This record gives sequence, C-alpha cells and structure tokens, in this order.
Amino acid sequence: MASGKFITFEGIDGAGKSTHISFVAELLRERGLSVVTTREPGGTELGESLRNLLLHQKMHLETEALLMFASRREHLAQVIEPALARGDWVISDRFTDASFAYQGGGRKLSLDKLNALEAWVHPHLQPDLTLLFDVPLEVARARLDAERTPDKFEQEKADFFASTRNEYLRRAAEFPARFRVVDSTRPIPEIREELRGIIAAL
Ligand SMILES: Nc1ncnc2c1ncn2[C@@H]1O[C@H](COP(=O)(O)OP(=O)(O)O)[C@@H](O)[C@H]1O
Ligand SMILES: Cc1cn([C@H]2C[C@H](O)[C@@H](COP(=O)(O)OP(=O)(O)O)O2)c(=O)[nH]c1=O
Repeated sequence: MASGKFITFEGIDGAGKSTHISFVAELLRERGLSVVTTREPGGTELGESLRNLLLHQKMHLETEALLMFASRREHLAQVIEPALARGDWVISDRFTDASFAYQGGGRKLSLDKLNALEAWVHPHLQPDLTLLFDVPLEVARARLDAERTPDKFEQEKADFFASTRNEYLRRAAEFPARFRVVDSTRPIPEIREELRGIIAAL
C-alpha cells in the first residue's frame, strides 16, 4: 500500500487557506485516498482547550510558544502519526511553520528556541507539502473585516502581519522542496486550478 502524505496549509489570517482545505481533501478522496483533515492549534480534545486559551488569553510570548508545541505534541501522538502509520493522508490547517511565522516573525521569539522546540517535538517528521497562501496584508485585512470578530492574533497590527508574512516567505525560500507559494489574491477558481496541478504532481 502506498504510504500517506502529510500536507499543511499556511498563511496569514485572511489569506484564504480554510477556503481551500475541503477542496483539496475532496481531490484526494476522488483518487480513492483516505484523508484526515485537522487543525492547529487544536485537533485533539486537549488541543482544542489549549486553542481556546491561546486565541483569547494574553500570556507571555514563551508560554504561547510552549503551548503551541504542547498542543502539537498531543496532535502528533493522537492524530497525525497514527493516521500516517495507517497509510492515510493528513491535511492540517497550520503546523510548525505557523509557530516560526507568528511567534518567531510576528512576536520575535528567537528562531533558536523555535528550532529547539521543533527538534524536541518532531525531530524526524516534516510535511511532504506545505501550501503557503500568500496575500498582501491589506487584502487579508479586508477579507477578515468583512467576515468575523477578530481573535487575539487577528487584532494584531499591520507590522505584526508584515513580519509574519516575511517569515513565511523566508521559510518557503529556505525549504523550496516542500513549499508551494500560492498567490491567493487571484479568484478562487483560478487558485483551485493551480491546486489541482500541485496535487496531481504529488
Ligand atoms: N481568492 C479569494 N478571493 C476572494 N475572497 C476570498 C478568497 N479566498 C478566500 N476569500 C474569502 O476571504 C475570507 C477569509 O478566508 P479564509 O479561507 O477563512 O482565510 P484563512 O483561513 O486563511 O484565515 C473568507 O470570507 C473567504 O470567503
Ligand atoms: C499553529 C499556530 C497558530 N497560530 C495562530 C495563527 C492564527 O492567528 C491562530 C489560529 O489559527 P487559524 O485556525 O488559522 O484561525 P481561524 O480559525 O481564525 O482561521 O493561531 C500561531 O500563532 N502559532 C502556531 O503555531
């Protein structure tokens, strides 16, 4: 049996990643693959409790980073690793790149500390494919304003998201084999066509 692959969706808030997750999951299911969709922070009962704290409570930057990785540890143990071991495909709405982008880029936690946490929590696992939905801040902000009540992260200022986006793009350049940067300013059907091509090539 072919082994499953691990796909992560990333981007600043409002970039449009959630819009495309069910589409990509469906593309894979059409090929007869078994697909698990999940998200971070969250994905487990404990992770969803941590998500609630992380999205709504102020806390020290390092506490925030540690809780993101605590949620991830549980998620890997309970959901991601068992699914991949069964041969399922896993699609996660965010993973460790988000910690580098938000806690590292946005909040300026040292990348050394983030590298140490990553080496602790998943020394041997990386996504097979990371789709980075990229838009300028103004576009993301306009999409969010039209839509929802902002959580703790979504209330951050423009320079926070500029740094977050830059860190995502820096990582995409550092790991070109696993990243695909998707220009998410385009209309949804055009983005879907590109995603269809990327998935077909996997
Ligand atoms: N390519 C696009 N063009 C126009 N609007 C979009 C596009 N992609 C997403 N949106 C809209 O932007 C909003 C935020 O999208 P969402 O997928 O929830 O973003 P994210 O998950 O990245 O925060 C939603 O209202 C969605 O319908
Ligand atoms: C996984 C992860 C998410 N986050 C942030 C990014 C998002 O603002 C927030 C929740 O992500 P997300 O699920 O994208 O939010 P929404 O449901 O509103 O689209 O958590 C981090 O700061 N670090 C992380 O490691």
